[in-house]
Amino acid sequence: MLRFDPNLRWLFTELPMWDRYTAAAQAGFSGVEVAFPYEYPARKLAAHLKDNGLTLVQVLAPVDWEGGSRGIACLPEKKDECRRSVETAIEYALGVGKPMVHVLAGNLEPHHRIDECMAVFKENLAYAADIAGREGITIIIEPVCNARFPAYLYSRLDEGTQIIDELGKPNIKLCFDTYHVQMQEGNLTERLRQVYPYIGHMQIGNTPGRNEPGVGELDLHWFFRQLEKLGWDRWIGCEYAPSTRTLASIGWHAPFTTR
Ligand SMILES: O=C(O)[C@H](O)C(=O)CO
Ligand SMILES: [Mg+2]
Repeated sequence: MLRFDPNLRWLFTELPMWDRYTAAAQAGFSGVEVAFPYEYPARKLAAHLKDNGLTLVQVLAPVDWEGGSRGIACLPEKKDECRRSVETAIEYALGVGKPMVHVLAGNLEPHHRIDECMAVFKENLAYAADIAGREGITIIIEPVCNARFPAYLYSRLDEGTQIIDELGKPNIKLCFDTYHVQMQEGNLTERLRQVYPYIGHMQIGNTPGRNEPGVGELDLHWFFRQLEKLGWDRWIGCEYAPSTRTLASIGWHAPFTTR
């Protein structure tokens, strides 16, 4: 059986953020992931999670997403800010059950040099992994497709695995997002098998519209059966735009779900 958790930036968006947690629990999920939960004090959110029987699976280290930022960890001019962001995320994570912390690399601007930015990203990840590791927290990195993130530092799984190999920190893991992998590289199941030991988190979305399983060109049900065969027993984040109302879009998960 597989465990799915809705990403509350994508699902249940019909509701105010606070109510999305309860709606997810009422829909049968026992975990959620949230990009930026920092609007609520950790203690308040921890109580809300407990009241709803929810595990918080993953958060992003804070960045000014609404202002257009897609991360700062690779930006040489933002090293201090990045460290503060990582420290904030880890301190918050400690208060809400130690979710994984995704550290976004960021978008390159014309004046940036890719080799310098990659070096800064690795330096910041090593810093994040060391302080997270002392607390038993996993740091997540995620290659994202050029179609959605044209200026992002990296887009391919191999770039992610190379970073992980070079840093040699056991608590840095890859997020395998079916939407991004298929859009960027194709050959989804083979790529899954190739990088499987590096994966710490899984996210799903169908291509090309980034909708739910059953809407789009990927047979995600078949993909889920491959995950079961591989023995995947961690969370799978639902990070897709429902093609209809959220509750009408989630029927697909029932045959695979365990609480
Ligand atoms: O957009 C995605 O796929 C990521 O998971 C994310 O959280 C922001 O890059
Ligand atoms: Mg993703």
